[in-house]
Amino acid sequence: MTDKNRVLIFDTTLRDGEQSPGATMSHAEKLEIAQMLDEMGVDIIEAGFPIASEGDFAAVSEIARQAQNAQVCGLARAQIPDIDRCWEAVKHARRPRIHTFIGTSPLHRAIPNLDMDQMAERIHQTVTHARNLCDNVQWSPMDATRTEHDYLCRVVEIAIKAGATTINIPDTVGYTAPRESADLIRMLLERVPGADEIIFATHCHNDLGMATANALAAVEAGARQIECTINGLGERAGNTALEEVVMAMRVRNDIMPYQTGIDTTKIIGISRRVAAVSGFAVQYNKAIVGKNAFLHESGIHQDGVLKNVETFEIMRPADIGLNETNIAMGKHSGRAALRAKLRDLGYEVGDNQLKDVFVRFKALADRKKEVYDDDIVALMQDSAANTDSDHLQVRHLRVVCGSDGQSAALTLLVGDEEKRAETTGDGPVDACFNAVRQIFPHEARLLLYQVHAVTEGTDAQATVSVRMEEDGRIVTGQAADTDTILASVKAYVGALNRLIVRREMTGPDSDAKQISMYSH
Ligand SMILES: CC(=O)SCCNC(=O)CCNC(=O)[C@H](O)C(C)(C)COP(=O)(O)OP(=O)(O)OC[C@H]1O[C@@H](n2cnc3c(N)ncnc32)[C@H](O)[C@@H]1OP(=O)(O)O
Ligand SMILES: CC(C)C(=O)C(=O)O
Repeated sequence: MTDKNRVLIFDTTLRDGEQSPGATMSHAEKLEIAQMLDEMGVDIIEAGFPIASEGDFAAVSEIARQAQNAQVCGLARAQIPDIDRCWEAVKHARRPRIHTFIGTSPLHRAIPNLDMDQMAERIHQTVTHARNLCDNVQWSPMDATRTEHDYLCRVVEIAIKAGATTINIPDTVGYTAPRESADLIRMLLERVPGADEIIFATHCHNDLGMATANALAAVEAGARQIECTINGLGERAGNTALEEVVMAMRVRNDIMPYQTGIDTTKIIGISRRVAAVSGFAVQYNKAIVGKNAFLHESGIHQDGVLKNVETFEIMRPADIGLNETNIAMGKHSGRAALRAKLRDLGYEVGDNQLKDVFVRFKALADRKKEVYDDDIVALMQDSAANTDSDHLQVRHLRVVCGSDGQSAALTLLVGDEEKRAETTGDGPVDACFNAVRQIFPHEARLLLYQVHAVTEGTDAQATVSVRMEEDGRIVTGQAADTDTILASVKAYVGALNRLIVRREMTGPDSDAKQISMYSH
């Protein structure tokens, strides 16, 4: 293995990942995720888009100050004020990077209304400006995979001559396929003067489900940086998933002899944390980090695994930080066992957090015969999503349901004041949501209401996800409880708490709102 085979991992969970509608993270959550990325060995953290809002600027600046090992990068349009603002945020980092971009395909050139020559000039000016501020500049021709090859070569050459040290080739709309992705990198390496002196990166979206394959194909052709996100979070169908490319290169190192600096045992912990703070649950059959990724249910598979685990497992759970333990958790378990179990499940908790989780764990154990690992994961996600400092908190709920109608009596703590409502509805959940609306009137539209049973059995916990939209802002809430109706109310109230924070961050007329468009 040589340095030539070292692939840099550029994580954009906090920038492109956060652009998923509803995935907005709080300032504290961003700092926490950045620290985890830094500790797991990510080479570059794209921490945000500093000109987008004061909140983004503050998060990028603080992450820049906090990162111990990773380079910290901010995104900037091909505009001088964006680049200056980006530099102001990242300059505190030990190793700052400015990432500037502009759409170069015919469709994207029309957006700022620049012809080919004007755009080429803009690229020259802005990359030169960025390079005068920082010696580590990344440039991206957005929608590169739909850009004419001659023009792509021309603008990449301009960016290299102006001082870009990394050229990222984005498949912005997830349009390419593996062979084409590789051919594009090969073509640029062959045709662009100076291409051998910079690093080519790949940034793939997953609209056709090929992001991981396209990224790996680009690496085989000579790209040495992969842009990716935890759990594949990102715009629309998401980005290349960090855990997928990293584990693919590790497990199939025989045919992909590349190395990364990632400590793969940290994968499951950060995956769960990102799922909790973004509100985007990981699908059960997701590669590497899905709940079923290492489960064997059918008899022939179980028989095979018992005889030789390699029959149906190409990697070990411990490789991604999932440790099998024989600690059975229940109402007689103490703090030491809970801490050990949490560590096995990928959670490192401090003493204060352990105290809080222990109280919730005991309350759950009192209500449930057996507390499974998945129950503890759900409990951790619930405590991350709903805290004692939230503006709205559920105090008391009584629901009557049955063939004679449904009604709810709900008490919420609103700031310092307890408020109560009694309502009816089309079903118990509807009655409860009507009660929340009566206590806390709002215009937010419910986009998604989803219930999952965490484990089997009638005493199983339910996890509920709620997604809501108000005035272009999309927020999510998540909660878990053995009482499905209570979990529903907590998830709904959790989404409203996030909405309250978003209203404070963006104000009623802010430019930073997310625009959601639905074709059906
Ligand atoms: C593929 C990607 O992921 S790109 C990154 C997407 N991320 C984001 O958009 C982050 C959040 N965005 C924002 O907060 C806002 O859009 C801001 C602050 C960046 C800009 O807000 P506004 O100034 O109000 O512009 P608005 O969003 O309405 O339109 C975008 C403007 O940027 C211009 N623009 C877009 N991309 C670029 C670029 N790469 N370089 C130069 N100009 C660009 C557009 O032409 C348009 O300007 P125009 O109206 O003069 O033609
Ligand atoms: C800004 C660029 C890299 C991007 O996110 C994309 O093209 O998808």
